[in-house]
Amino acid sequence: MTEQTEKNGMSRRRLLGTAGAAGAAGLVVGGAGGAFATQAARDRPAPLTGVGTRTVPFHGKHQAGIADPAQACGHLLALDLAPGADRKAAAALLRRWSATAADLAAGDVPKGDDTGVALDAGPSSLTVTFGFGRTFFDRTGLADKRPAALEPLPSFTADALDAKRGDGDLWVQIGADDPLVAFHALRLIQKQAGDTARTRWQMNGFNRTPGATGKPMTGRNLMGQIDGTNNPKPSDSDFDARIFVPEDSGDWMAGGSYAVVRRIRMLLDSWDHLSLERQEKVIGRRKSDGAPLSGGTETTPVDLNKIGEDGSLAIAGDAHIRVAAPESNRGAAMLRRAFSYHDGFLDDGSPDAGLLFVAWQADPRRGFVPVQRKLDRGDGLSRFLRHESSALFAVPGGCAQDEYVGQRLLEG
Ligand SMILES: C=CC1=C(C)c2cc3[nH]c(cc4nc(cc5[nH]c(cc1n2)c(C)c5CCC(=O)O)C(CCC(=O)O)=C4C)c(C)c3C=C
Ligand SMILES: [Fe+2]
Repeated sequence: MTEQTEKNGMSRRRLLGTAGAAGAAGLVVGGAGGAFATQAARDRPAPLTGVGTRTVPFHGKHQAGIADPAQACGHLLALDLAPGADRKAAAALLRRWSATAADLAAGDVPKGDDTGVALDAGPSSLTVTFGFGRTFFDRTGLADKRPAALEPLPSFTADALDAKRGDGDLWVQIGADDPLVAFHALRLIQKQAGDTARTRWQMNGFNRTPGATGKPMTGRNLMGQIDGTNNPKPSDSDFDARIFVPEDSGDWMAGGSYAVVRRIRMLLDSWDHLSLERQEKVIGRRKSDGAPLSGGTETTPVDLNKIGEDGSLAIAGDAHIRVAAPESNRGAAMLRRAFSYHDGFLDDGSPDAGLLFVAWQADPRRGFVPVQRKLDRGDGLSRFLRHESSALFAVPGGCAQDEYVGQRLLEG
């Protein structure tokens, strides 16, 4: 997991943020102006919580926003290259985006940013993650570099996909624990796309705010379930092998990962009509604390063979966690790092709400695809879900300070 740092009280990060903010406001930072800004920062009261001061480094062997905890606010954005935008233009865009993302993640104000949107806030665990869709490679003359793992996802019987909200040449995932910080990053990324790329679709999501619960715990989704318990953990010995393309693979995707993005609407009105007992049977876990129905607490390993007092399987044959488990899918696994969404109401009055499901894996043909195939056939939860959009992106490895994301592809 990427290291998260928190700097308390009058931290360096806050000072950086303040100095940068002054710069953005057109003040002269340096000399007397710089001293003034620093003094003003010192005079400010300490923040109420550390949420705003947390940083996730942009640079590293993997991109940020994959193995890091999902933040409270998320924006997912796909763009298509504008007609005539070539490989050189794409490289310049990735260079601009990487520089901006690095500045924002560090709590600095990017050069030329006069928006003022997040002047008062710290970096708030901001991450910006970049990926390439299938079509990117044809448009930039790089078809021979397109990874086999980027082959189109198969269709599933439960799909009700809206093509306008799927796929895309480029993908950006933004996460932050503050909505204005997340919006600020989104705004700059969109502005910097300039004439090179146009937004194809955008989705906005959220998770629980850090500190909202009495103790740190796995988040809940909009069905009320604790969701994320049995995710691969960075401390697992096979975590890297499952989630990242091997660093010694020798190709431009070394250290990268593949993101499957699905907008999955929850049929909440139908779900809410189920009794608590039925809801728990559909998932295979208790709603209150996430404990598996085979017994124990949230983190107790699931016993798929356990027979209950009534002589039937404690975790039903079509329970979501049975059908999705690696044991039922020849070891296939993925890291689920989702955001909830709520986009108002549909014509029939039902909530347009659900999950922006983002699954990370070293190869979707050994992660999402076999698991979703199995879920499509026999998951009790699927009656309450609609997969409304779908996309797959190749997300390159991270970059060093003097590099930009995707450089090995675009200049290799
Ligand atoms: C193709 C993969 C998956 C899709 C699509 C999916 C959708 C989805 N899941 C929930 C709620 C829960 N899922 C849980 C566990 C779980 N889900 C998947 C895969 C997909 N889910 C896996 C691989 C697992 C882990 C299985 C295991 O090994 O035990 C859980 C239980 C808690 C947990 O472990 O996270 C819940 C709850 C929803 C609501 C949803 C679509 C909207
Ligand atoms: Fe699931």
